[in-house]
Amino acid sequence: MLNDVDVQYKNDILETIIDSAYEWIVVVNTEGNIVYINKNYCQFLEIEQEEALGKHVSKVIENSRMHIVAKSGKEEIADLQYIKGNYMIANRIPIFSDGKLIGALGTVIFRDTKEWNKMNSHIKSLMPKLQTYLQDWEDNNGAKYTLQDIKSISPHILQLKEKVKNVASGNISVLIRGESGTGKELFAHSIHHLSPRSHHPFIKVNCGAIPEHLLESELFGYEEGAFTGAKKGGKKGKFLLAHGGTIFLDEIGDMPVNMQVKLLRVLQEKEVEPVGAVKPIPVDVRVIAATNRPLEKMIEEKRFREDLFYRINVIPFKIPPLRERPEDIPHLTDFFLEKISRRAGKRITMIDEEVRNVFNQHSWPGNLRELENVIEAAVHLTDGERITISSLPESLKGDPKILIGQLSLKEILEETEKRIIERTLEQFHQDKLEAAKALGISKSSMYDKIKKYRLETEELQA
Ligand SMILES: Nc1ncnc2c1ncn2[C@@H]1O[C@H](COP(=O)(O)OP(=O)(O)OP(=O)(O)O)[C@@H](O)[C@H]1O
Repeated sequence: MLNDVDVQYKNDILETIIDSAYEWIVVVNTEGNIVYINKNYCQFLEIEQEEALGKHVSKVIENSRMHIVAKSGKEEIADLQYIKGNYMIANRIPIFSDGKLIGALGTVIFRDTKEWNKMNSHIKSLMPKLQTYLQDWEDNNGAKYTLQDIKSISPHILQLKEKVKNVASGNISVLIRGESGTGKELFAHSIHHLSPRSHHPFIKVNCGAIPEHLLESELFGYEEGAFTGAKKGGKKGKFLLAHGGTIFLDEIGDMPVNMQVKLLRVLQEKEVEPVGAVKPIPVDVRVIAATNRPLEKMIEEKRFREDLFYRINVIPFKIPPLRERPEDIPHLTDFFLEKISRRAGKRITMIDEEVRNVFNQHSWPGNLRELENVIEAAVHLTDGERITISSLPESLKGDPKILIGQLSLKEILEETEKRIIERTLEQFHQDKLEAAKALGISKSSMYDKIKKYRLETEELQA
C-alpha cells in the first residue's frame, strides 16, 4: 500500500514528466471541461494553466473535438486539427475507469513552432493527396451530410426536411429537383443517412459527367475480357458497389436515352447485367435521382423516357432557388462566414450592412454554392475582422441593379459613373489622359470627376 507521501511523490513525478512532455496534452471530463492541460500546450495557446482548468475545452482550444470523444468513447487517432492558422495532428483517446467512460486524453504531437513548421510544410504538401483520398472514400463509402447540415429558416426548406424524415425509412425512389447549387446533394445524403440503409454504401454517380460509351460499364460493371482494354478480373459497377445501400444518380436528365432504357430494366427487375456477363446479378439498391432539367418537357421531346420518369418520381422533392427564399440569405451568410473563417483560421465576425444589402439584392443564379464561394473569396481577401464591400468579387460590386430601392436615380447614375472612372483609371494605371480618351471625355472633365468622387490616389496627386 502506498502512503500519502508516496502518492504525493508519485504525483509530483508524473506531473513533472507530463508538464515537460514532448507532446501537448489535455484531459477533459465527460462534460468536456478541462481537468488537466500541460504547460507547453498552455504556452502555445497563450493561456495560463490555471485559467484553462475547468473551462469547456471548446472555449480554450480551437476546433477541439475532445468533448465529443469524451461523450462518444470513440478514439480518434492522428486527426488533423486546425489551430491558429495551421494544421496539427491530434490523438484523442477516451479514458475509462472500471469500464465507465470518465473523460478523454488528447495529445498533439508538436512542441515548438520551428519543428511544427517543418512538419507543417510536409503535411501541407500531403494535404491535397489526402483530400483526394478522403473525397474518394466519402464518395464511395457513405453519406457525408445529415439533415443537420441543411441550414435554413425558410418554411419551405423546413417542410422538405420534415419530408425527409417521413420518407427516409422506405425503399421508394426519390427524385430531387432544383437549380444548380440549391442543395440537392445534401438532401440525397440526408435521406440515406436517416434510412435503415445508412450502414451500407452511398454511391454517387454523376450521369452528366461520364462519357456515354463508359456509362454502362460504370453503372453495371463488366466481366474480364468484355472488351479490349477491360481490366483483368473485370470491374464492379456502381450498382453492385451500392448493394444494400443507396445509389445517387445526379444529373439524371443528362443520361442518354438508351441508358435510360437499361436503367429502367435494372429498377424493375432488381438485377444488373455487367457488360459481357452471361447472367444477371440480383441487386438491392435504393435510387435517389436529381436533376435541374425540365424532365416533363424532355419527355414531350422524347429525350427522357416517360416510364423511367414515373419509376423514379415516386416521391418528388422540389428545392426552391435562393432568390425565392430571401429570408435564408442573411441566415446562410452568417453560417458560411462562421464555417469558412473558422476553416481559414481567421476571426471575421462582422459583415458591413452595405454588403448585406448587396447580398439581398443579388439574384444568386448559382444559389447556395455561389453564396458560399463569394464568402470564401471575401474571407480570403479580408485582413481585418469585418467583410466590407471591397472584399466582394467585381461581378457583385459592379451590378447597379443592387442599388435600386436604396438610392435615387441620380445617385445610382453618380455611383455608376464613379465606378466606371475608377475602373478605367485602374485599367490605364492611373493615366488620366489615357482614361479620359478611352471614355471620350476631356482631360479637364476627367479632373473634375476625379475631384468630385475623391478618386485621387497618391500616384494621381503626384
Ligand atoms: N441548406 C444548406 N445549408 C448549408 N449548406 C448548403 C445548403 N444547401 C447547399 N449547401 C452547400 O451549397 C453547395 C451546393 O450544394 P449541393 O452540391 O448539394 O447542390 P446541388 O443542388 O446538388 O448542385 P448541383 O446541381 O450543381 O450538383 C455545397 O457546398 C453545400 O454544402
